[in-house]
Amino acid sequence: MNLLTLYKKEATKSGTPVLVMALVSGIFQGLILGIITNAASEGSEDLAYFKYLGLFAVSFAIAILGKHYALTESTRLAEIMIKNIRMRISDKIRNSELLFLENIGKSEVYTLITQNTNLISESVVLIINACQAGIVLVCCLFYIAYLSQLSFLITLAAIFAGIFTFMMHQNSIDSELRQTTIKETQFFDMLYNILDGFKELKINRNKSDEYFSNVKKVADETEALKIQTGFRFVIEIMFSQVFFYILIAVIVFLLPKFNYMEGDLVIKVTTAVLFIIGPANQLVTAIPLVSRANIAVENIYSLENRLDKASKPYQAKGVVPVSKFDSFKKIEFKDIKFSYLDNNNNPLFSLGPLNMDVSSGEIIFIVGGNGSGKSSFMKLVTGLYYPVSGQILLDGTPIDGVTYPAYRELFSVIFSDFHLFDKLYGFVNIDENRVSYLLKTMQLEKKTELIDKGFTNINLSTGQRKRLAMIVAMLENRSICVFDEWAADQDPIFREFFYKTLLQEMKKEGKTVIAVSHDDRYFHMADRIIKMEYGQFV
Ligand SMILES: Nc1ncnc2c1ncn2[C@@H]1O[C@H](COP(=O)(O)OP(=O)(O)OP(=O)(O)O)[C@@H](O)[C@H]1O
Repeated sequence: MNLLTLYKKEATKSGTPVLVMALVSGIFQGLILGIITNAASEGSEDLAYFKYLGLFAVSFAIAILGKHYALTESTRLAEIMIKNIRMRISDKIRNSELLFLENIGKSEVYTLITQNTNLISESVVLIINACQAGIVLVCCLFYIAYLSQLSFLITLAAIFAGIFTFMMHQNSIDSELRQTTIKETQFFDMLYNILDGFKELKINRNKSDEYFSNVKKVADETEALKIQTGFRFVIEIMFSQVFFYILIAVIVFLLPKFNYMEGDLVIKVTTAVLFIIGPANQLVTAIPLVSRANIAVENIYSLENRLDKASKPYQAKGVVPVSKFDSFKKIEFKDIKFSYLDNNNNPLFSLGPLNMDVSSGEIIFIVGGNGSGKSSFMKLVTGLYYPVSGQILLDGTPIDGVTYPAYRELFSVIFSDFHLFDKLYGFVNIDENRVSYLLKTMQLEKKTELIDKGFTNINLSTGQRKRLAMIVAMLENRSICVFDEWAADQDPIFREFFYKTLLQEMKKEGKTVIAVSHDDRYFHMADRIIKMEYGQFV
């Protein structure tokens, strides 16, 4: 996986014009060398003076315009490719699987996408610039060959020696860059935890200091790795400089000494060698960028590959239209089994075999101790996790890879780690009177209001946020409502309101409610209570 693969996969339009213009610009920049060396030796005569001035002006204009085109177009091409990758991966993330995302970690995904795509976008222009420099270098080599074959061979030998030393280092550089990326991702992950765990760290100095010393350790390791790879690149840059100065010394001091070259020719060849130092440096400094960009491409495609693999077994070929499961009479969970696995595929926690029927309009409470598997079961019920064996039947229709997306649309959910979006995304017609009524019922009318589908304020207390999430769930008006310990953060009045009023109203409207609850005071409000222990119904 490298930049070329990226170009082949992502480019929406051909990069040939960019390369052609870089080539033309490079050739004309090379021609400038011939023009100035000849002008310097013959240019005092009037005719020659104007001839070379004219040639110089034309070549310069073509070189500059060509370069401008190549750089602006490559910027455009690169940014289009980056946007496409970002959008595609974001799309794959939203279509991937919950279990995969829970295991991979949010910050890792986030860092991989932002850091690596930024790196590619920053590198592309510099790499195109270096390609143009490479063409200048080749043109200058031809010019040197035209002046003196011996100097050409010596220059070529010096360039090959440079390329050879670079190749010798390349494998270790690549592996060091990979390690650096892993360490850096770990470092960003730790920074993310500082933000996420700010309160816990702020209140406990010892915890904060020990965590920070761990951050420092990872930062030190990252620094050491980055310095190590940085040094390798510095050595390459230094080598290229040394090669060129030795080359000049050979041309200026050694060749005339043994009468291989003399006078005017020495000046012309030396000028040519001096002229290629700039482009050669641009080439050498682009090498680290190419290596880093190649690793970035590798990281992005590897993440994409993992996303594809994670969702492949469940991908629907022809998704059943959502409306197909608008309502139901009975859902059967038959011998459902599920396990969380460790890296060696050994089960960490297993659920099942679980058997349960849910009839339309029922209120079911799932109860049980911490870690008994209630939330995991709710994720299975809602189709966010897939059973490893067993079946879910909806009015006799087995739910499988094709029908899962439509099945999920039956549910409105509020999990304990729910996310509150600032807007009512996905709603077509919003009954504003109903929203006002619900905001009043949930005592939120003074805290927030709905304007243009968006809530004016979502900085609310935990209980208030859950009440706002409840409003969204009610507006969604789905057949089944799944609540995971919704009442846990509510005051006694709202808790009672939830069990005695809200759930009963939902039942009256024909909705089915499956709720995880620890409130044994209200267990009698359920039609059925299912208790879980160690991943089993008891
Ligand atoms: N993503 C995961 N990977 C591995 N194990 C997990 C994962 N999520 C949960 N578990 C494990 O599965 C078990 C059941 O967790 P679950 O959250 O379903 O319990 P729960 O009954 O909802 O608990 P609580 O009442 O505390 O919310 C726990 O032992 C937990 O450690």
